[in-house]
Amino acid sequence: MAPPRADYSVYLVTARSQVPAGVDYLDALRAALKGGVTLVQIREKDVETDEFLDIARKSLEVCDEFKVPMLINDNLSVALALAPHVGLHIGQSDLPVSQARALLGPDRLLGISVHSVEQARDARTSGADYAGVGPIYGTQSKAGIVDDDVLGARQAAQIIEALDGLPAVLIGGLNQQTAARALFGASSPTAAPAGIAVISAIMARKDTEVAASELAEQVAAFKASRAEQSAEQLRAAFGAGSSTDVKALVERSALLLSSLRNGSPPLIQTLTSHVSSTLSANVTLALGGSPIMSAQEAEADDLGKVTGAVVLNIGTIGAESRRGMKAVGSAANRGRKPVVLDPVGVGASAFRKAAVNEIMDHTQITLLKGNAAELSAIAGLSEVTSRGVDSGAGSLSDPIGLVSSLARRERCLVLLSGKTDYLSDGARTLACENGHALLGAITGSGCALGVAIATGLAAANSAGEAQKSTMVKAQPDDLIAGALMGLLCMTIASELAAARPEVRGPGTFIAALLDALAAMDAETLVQHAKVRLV
Ligand SMILES: Cc1ncc(COP(=O)(O)OP(=O)(O)O)c(N)n1
Ligand SMILES: Cc1ncsc1CCOP(=O)(O)O
Repeated sequence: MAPPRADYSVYLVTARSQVPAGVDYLDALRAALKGGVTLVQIREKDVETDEFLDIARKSLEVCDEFKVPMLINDNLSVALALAPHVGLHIGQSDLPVSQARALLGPDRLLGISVHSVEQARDARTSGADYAGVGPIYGTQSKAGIVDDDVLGARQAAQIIEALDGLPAVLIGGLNQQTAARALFGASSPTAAPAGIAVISAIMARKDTEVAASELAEQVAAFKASRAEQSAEQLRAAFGAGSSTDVKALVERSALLLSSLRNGSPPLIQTLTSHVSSTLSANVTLALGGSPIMSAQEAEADDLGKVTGAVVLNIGTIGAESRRGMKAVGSAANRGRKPVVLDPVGVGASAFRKAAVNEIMDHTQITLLKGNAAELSAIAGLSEVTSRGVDSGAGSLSDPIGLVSSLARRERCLVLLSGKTDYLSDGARTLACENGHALLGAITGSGCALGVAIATGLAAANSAGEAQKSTMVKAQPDDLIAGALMGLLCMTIASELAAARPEVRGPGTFIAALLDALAAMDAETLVQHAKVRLV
């Protein structure tokens, strides 16, 4: 006999201490199973073996009623004292998996906690049936977890790939608000979580059955969306489109500009520095978008329902806007709206690095934009240093390699801004030679480029054919064309503005730049674009 084939979709880990007053633990367990829990682990941290065994026996009767497999947390002797279909979950500091497997025999379900790629590689051949991957987010249900332990969905995706087919269950801070984001964020074209494990999202609720059924619904929707996509579609869904016809992509971006001019203006929610706020709002307006500069956590949900795209720019980030960025990023992901991240000066301080990591752990970014120093810092290179919010000494030896590998790692578009701008979706990289040096002479032009790109992505998201299961609605080719639209509008407008006879320096240039942006049309964009595939 082999271990029971488990359904890891909604894995309940129990905690009697979290059951609300007035609710009986066994009734709660029954309700959770009714709601759709597919696997149960009995976790008792502060009881003697006798009491553990007693509660496990009673729990097993309920699980057996629903024909749902049950496991014991950590305590091998309790698992062995129960019926032969009861399994065991152990952690990295418990007995080795191979030893547990030898003592349990081949037929009981055995799970191991995994926190790193290295542990995942070991788990593959250890004899475990599945891995619990976490903590994905912060949690109060397990003592001793500190910020540094939190993996985030992006690291979880790397761990799941390293598990190489061993089923993975996400755990830690998962609930009705975070589960979908974690499931999609921890997926890659070739690997995905088998389910979620939760304590508080079910145990601490009075309406246990509803809580479990809400989670079951989210996991089922996630699984259905993956099943209905072919491998090719999945690759595309992570940003790698198919067209390498640069002329067609430029023409597509010009068409998006026309649709933007002729449709109703998309709301571009911009969380940006107070230095660049006015210029960014004016650039949005000139392109045909409608700016809203709100960083308020309290209105993130309401605005998320009506925004076309979001810009998270950390230029002058503080405690309040940091919370706002988390909430706005989540709302955008839920509504499948594009998110542009502008990690201004990320290499300059540990505070900025932590803020960017936090955003990228909680939000699936659509486009990451940065200069050489910013993208180097995010990629973990030290070729270019930061000088405040600008690039300092050094140069990139392989800008194309940097943008394409970052795009693949983060599953988003990446734009490296500089004398030549590089735009990559991981499969294709475009080099754009447009732009005028006066852009570097005015403050906030880089931030304004971020909102121009967000406006292009918003146009792509509403023009593109809706996809069912990705983090945005636009098709990948539309998405890269939308980003190109914003980039070309800004850089070509800067060339046209600088050539105006009345422009004598940065002051007159700002006015001419806004005029040129407002006058930009599809024909001008196609005529002036200097884009090549590299
Ligand atoms: C499904 C699942 N994944 C991970 C854990 C954590 O187990 P462990 O690391 O042993 O920590 P404790 O639960 O013993 O505190 C789990 N229990 N279940
Ligand atoms: C046991 C455990 N292991 C890692 S996180 C965690 C607790 C999960 O609890 P919750 O679902 O309430 O965050």
